[in-house]
Amino acid sequence: MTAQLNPRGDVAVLVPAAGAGVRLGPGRPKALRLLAGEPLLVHAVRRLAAARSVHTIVVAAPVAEVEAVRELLAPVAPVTVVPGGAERQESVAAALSAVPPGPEIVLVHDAARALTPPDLVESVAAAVRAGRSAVIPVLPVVDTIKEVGAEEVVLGTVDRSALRAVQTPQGFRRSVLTAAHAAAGDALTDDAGLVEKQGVPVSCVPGSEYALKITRPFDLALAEHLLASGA
Ligand SMILES: Nc1ccn([C@@H]2O[C@H](COP(=O)(O)OP(=O)(O)OP(=O)(O)O)[C@@H](O)[C@H]2O)c(=O)n1
Ligand SMILES: C[C@](O)(CO)[C@H](O)COP(=O)(O)O
Repeated sequence: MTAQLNPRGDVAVLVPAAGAGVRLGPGRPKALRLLAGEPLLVHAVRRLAAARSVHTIVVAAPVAEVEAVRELLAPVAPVTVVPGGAERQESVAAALSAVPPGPEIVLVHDAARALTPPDLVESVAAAVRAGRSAVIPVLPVVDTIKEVGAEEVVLGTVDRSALRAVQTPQGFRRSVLTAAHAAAGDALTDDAGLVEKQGVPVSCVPGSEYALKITRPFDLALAEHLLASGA
């Protein structure tokens, strides 16, 4: 049976957490690495469970860690845990297939964005509830962007005014995400990209600096600092 949080909520959140974390360096699967003494996944799920619209959370865990992740999350929130896949897209598809009837809004959220505030979850869900088919949180690009060619020689400067850095949670009408995954070809790491391929418009809402993806060692150190300073 699928575990529920708020029975009146209309949102299911899928949490792909089956990645290795190669860019973070050797160690346990990234979602299980510690941030201020607790696994990244625990931080992420705790914040999702604090969002009042969330009805269901489904985590896609590394295959060898499914039972361990169930035990880890049991005291944090009622969560369903399924085995993930070799690619993020497969992990999301596995989690999507475990969502029970009911929630018509589905969010996909990286376990690696461990400090994402519950308010961001609510703002993405609200935009879908208001009628958008697909919604992504974004931040403006702050650095000058160069296009380079062979041997890292600059070809030109890119106009960044229309560029956005994309975060999660990404929100979808359930039927839209289900259709996009059913039609998916080559694996993409971004669910909005699958939806775009179906010709569905994707809308942006303001993201959050706290929703940074812990990808490299510097990100983990930054997250430690943010938590220590009250995030
Ligand atoms: N086969 C995979 C690959 C990734 N993910 C999840 O997708 C999210 C975003 O992926 P990323 O942060 O890029 O994680 P990794 O793929 O683990 O990172 P790396 O490429 O450095 O190994 C993470 O929560 C990760 O656990 C997943 O569930 N299944
Ligand atoms: C959806 C996503 O978080 C967009 O930033 C995605 O998971 C990024 O993964 P990547 O492997 O770092 O491109």
